[in-house]
Amino acid sequence: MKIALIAHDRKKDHLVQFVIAYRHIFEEHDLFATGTTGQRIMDETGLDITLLRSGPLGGDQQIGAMIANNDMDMVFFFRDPLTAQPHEPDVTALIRLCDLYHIPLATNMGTAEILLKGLDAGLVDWRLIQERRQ
Ligand SMILES: O=C(CO)COP(=O)(O)O
Repeated sequence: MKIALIAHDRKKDHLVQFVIAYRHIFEEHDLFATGTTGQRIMDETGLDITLLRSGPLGGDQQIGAMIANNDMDMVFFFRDPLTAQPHEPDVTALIRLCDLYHIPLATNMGTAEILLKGLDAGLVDWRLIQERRQ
């Protein structure tokens, strides 16, 4: 599965801790991330991650494009609900594309844990099933 990892600045520690805790699951998948988030996760976990542009410089849109191209399976986007983002339209667009294409999206740690454990338990196979039908 292709997984996107994104966190706003005040949520980056949370996402790093989350990936460390569930490294054994993440390492089985293809990981992509916006630039600053991905670099931090790579530095602190040693995981191999494809780095896209930083969020404010187009990284959110790059992940959105992957979703639109049916090239992304799951998104972990730890948003900061208390800080205005200069690229808020990009943030909104990414979330909208997840909804449009039925891409599982976690915007906080609580949902993220359920989503990742669900993935590990084989509960998120609908995209694989869909692929087989095409
Ligand atoms: O801004 C972001 C998501 O909207 C994240 O971008 P960075 O990972 O480059 O900080």
